[in-house]
Amino acid sequence: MAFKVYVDGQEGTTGLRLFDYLERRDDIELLRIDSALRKDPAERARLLNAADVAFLCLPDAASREAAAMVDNPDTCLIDASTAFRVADGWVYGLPELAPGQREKIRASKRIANVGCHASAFILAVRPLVDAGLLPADYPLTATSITGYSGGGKSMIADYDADADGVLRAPRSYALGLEHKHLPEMQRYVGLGLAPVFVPTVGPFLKGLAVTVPLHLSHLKAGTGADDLYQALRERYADEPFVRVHAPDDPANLDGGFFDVQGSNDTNRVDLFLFGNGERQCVVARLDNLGKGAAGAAVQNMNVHLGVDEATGLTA
Ligand SMILES: NC(=O)C1=CN([C@@H]2O[C@H](COP(=O)(O)OP(=O)(O)OC[C@H]3O[C@@H](n4cnc5c(N)ncnc54)[C@H](OP(=O)(O)O)[C@@H]3O)[C@@H](O)[C@H]2O)C=CC1
Ligand SMILES: CC(=O)N[C@@H](CCC(=O)OP(=O)(O)O)C(=O)O
Repeated sequence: MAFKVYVDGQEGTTGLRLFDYLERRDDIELLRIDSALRKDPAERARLLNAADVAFLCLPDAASREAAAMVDNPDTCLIDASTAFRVADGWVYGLPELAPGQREKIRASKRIANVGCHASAFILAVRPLVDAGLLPADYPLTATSITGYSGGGKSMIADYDADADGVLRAPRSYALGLEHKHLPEMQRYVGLGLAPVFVPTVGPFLKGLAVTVPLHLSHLKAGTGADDLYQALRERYADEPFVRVHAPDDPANLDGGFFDVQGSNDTNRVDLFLFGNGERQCVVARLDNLGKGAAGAAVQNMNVHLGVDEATGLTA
């Protein structure tokens, strides 16, 4: 029998991408809301409670509202917003976070899908802390470059309407240094200090790369670039959606430049190390609409339902 799946926010950027993934599957029966009723609380509540899995692809406030509408104990919610990522009673939807995370996702009916910048940051940094190479009280900084689909329908409309090319230059934002992903970054790496995090949005649809600079002299005594590489490799050796690239691979750069769009249309995270004997940076690259949003949501659903985790996804 097919699993009943509902997407609340089916006409948004993440919702549409989820539909692309789900429509192709024959183990899923999609419950669709009439477009004219897509903000009708009674109709949304009916479909939310009829679903085995309901995805919330909504702004934070609407996600909170939707979660409060669910009284069917068998409905599993997978929320794409920031509302519940560090909330009690919710499991963080990053299967690769640490050993045991898949079991938590399988057992919980409340799964908070990752933030796009946050998931890249966490996957780059957490293994280095777990291996004892990076002290948890290191004052980390991180930058991110992202495509404009990360800003949802309204930002996509702004770029589509940019006939004069005003938005052609990259734009840094969240310069109050309080980006909404900081709590999950700090919590799920186990950092003493929130990172100083500066994201930049560029004039391309999708693709994201977080860069985390490190001074080797401030890591565990004697740590070299190869130790960082080995820690990442060992941690992700059996992960189908994480690829750790050898530091000396010439394919990592194209004429000296990094391709932020190189993981697009996959559910993969690519990890790289660049630098020298004194300073290194770890770079994590993903498709913000794939592993950063809809792909991750499908992966979480697969893990929760106990079907092959890679079903419908491209590594
Ligand atoms: N885009 C991305 O890369 C990522 C997004 N996210 C998160 O996913 C969530 C969705 O983002 P995104 O798809 O980009 O946003 P969009 O703005 O593209 O889509 C949001 C959708 O929610 C609908 N909506 C708003 N309020 C309600 C309501 N009260 N009831 C029902 N539907 C409602 C909107 O309706 P309408 O069609 O009328 O506008 C719209 O279709 C957000 O919380 C976002 O932060 C997470 C990771 C990455
Ligand atoms: C370009 C842009 O604005 N990107 C969004 C990130 C999108 C995202 O990850 O949203 P969630 O936090 O809901 O996961 C931002 O940085 O706020």
